[in-house]
Amino acid sequence: MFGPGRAGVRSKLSQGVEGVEHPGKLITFEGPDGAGKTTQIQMTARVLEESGYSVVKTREPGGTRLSEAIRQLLLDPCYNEMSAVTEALLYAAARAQIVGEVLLPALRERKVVLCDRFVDSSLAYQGYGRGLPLEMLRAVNDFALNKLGRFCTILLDLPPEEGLERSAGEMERDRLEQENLSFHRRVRDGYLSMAREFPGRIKVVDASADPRLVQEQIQEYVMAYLTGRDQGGAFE
Ligand SMILES: Nc1ncnc2c1ncn2[C@@H]1O[C@H](COP(=O)(O)OP(=O)(O)OP(=O)(O)O)[C@@H](O)[C@H]1O
Ligand SMILES: Cc1cn([C@H]2C[C@H](O)[C@@H](COP(=O)(O)O)O2)c(=O)[nH]c1=O
Repeated sequence: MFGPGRAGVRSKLSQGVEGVEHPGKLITFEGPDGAGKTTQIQMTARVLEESGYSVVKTREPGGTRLSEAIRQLLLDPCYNEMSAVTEALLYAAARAQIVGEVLLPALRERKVVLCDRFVDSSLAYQGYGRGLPLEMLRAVNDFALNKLGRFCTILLDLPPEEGLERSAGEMERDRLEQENLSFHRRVRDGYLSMAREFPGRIKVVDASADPRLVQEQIQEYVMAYLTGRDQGGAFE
């Protein structure tokens, strides 16, 4: 069911996991901190519900009792001793739980699931940001995704300084937001690099525009995916 794989460059560990078909649709929203993911998910959900879709909104890390507890550990600035590998594994653990407890059941029930961040965040932040090997992250996350299958990703692109500025004053910066600007620039560049590599699944939207204009662009991609004009893609 999947498009051409990248067998030549993929880790042996991450090979051989095939996705399963499910009747629902998963749409993930990605981008730098403060890019407008939460705002756009709310707007998208409203439009889809008005059109008769049954929508589930959730977020990563989080979305289940256990994953929200892991989120606390990950984002609390008091854990500044956390190693990059521990961080990557905690994000993957939180993801395994939401996949099993929320995503797969909702997709089997034909729901449209809108997820604030997903596996691309791990590649962008722990891979491009922290410098962990992408192949190891792909292997661990293949395991966490448990044959989830195809999905579509909206990448809200914004210079990190603008995103951090938007969120300034909302709350104390969390452990990841407190990283320096060069970390956040690597994260953004990582996202854009993945979008070039997987244009079938990852759709880039300019997040610097007015929220209504951003939403118009998103709706085009979302409707193309929901009506089958666009197939999305599997995580690879
Ligand atoms: N297109 C936009 N232009 C200007 N401000 C915006 C835009 N979209 C959202 N905002 C504002 O920016 C702030 C961050 O938005 P939002 O919480 O939706 O981003 P986010 O990507 O979910 O952030 P985080 O990654 O920190 O969870 C909010 O104050 C929101 O009102
Ligand atoms: C899923 C995921 C997230 N992160 C980072 C990205 C953000 O800085 C925080 C989550 O906070 P938000 O307010 O919900 O955006 O966690 C990450 O580094 N790796 C991941 O896999």
